[in-house]
Amino acid sequence: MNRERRELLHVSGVDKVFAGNVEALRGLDLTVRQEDFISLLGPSGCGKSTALRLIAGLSTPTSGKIEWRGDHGAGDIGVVFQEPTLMPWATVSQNVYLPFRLVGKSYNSVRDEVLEALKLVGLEKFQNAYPRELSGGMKMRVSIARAMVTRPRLILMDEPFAALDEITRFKLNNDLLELKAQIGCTVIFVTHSVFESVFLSDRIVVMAARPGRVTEELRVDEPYPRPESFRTSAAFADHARRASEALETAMEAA
Ligand SMILES: Nc1ncnc2c1ncn2[C@@H]1O[C@H](COP(=O)(O)OP(=O)(O)OP(=O)(O)O)[C@@H](O)[C@H]1O
Repeated sequence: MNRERRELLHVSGVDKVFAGNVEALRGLDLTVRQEDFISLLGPSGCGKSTALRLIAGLSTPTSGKIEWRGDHGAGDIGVVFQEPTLMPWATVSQNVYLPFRLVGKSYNSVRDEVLEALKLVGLEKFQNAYPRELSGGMKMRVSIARAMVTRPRLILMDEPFAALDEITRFKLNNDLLELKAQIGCTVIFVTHSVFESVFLSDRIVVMAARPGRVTEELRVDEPYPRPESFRTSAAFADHARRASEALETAMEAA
């Protein structure tokens, strides 16, 4: 089914070398298709965040290419980091409004979009609350609402749930899949967690460090929506075993 989806962007032969000859990435190739959910899974230092920053356009490759198919504009990408990075002095709705403010749109002209995004993450009742009044999971929901308020085609997520407790994390995993289905976006998701990558993704890109590189790509050919019972199924255990083995091999290769 993936093979029939249109290509969104293509990463070919991307190297990123930092000062001191740190090879953060060597020869990254990645084809991203519309509505893919791709996880980048690997040990610390294998270049996952570097890959996201390059795709986000926050950094440029030392060599190689990142090419978008079709028109590509500023609103195409939403980014979610591990920390919710909310403005503490601003209300929830003002935080979600930020991407529009940055391009000069007035709040009144985008109020409906802001409220719709808050509704999608289940926080419409908290639009006037301040970040300090919210739990960690709620702050992350605000961060997700802010990333998707402009309806970007691609959402990049860098370990967004790593700092949350397991129950909240599972809940947000479910909600993220539901949200993705509703808005029909593409997601590239960085994680250290085999279980999270299996539950969420249809493709898992396994990476190794020194130099940062892809060692294997696994498919999780399981239909969406994925019910909570998928977590305890034999199929899940089988995918998790394959991903763990690939991760172990990647760590040995480092
Ligand atoms: N701005 C920078 N300057 C120099 N070296 C950097 C810079 N950013 C990243 N690196 C190095 O590049 C390598 C890859 O880093 P990166 O943060 O992409 O890895 P990661 O897989 O995301 O790690 P983690 O899981 O710990 O976040 C590491 O060795 C890191 O120290």
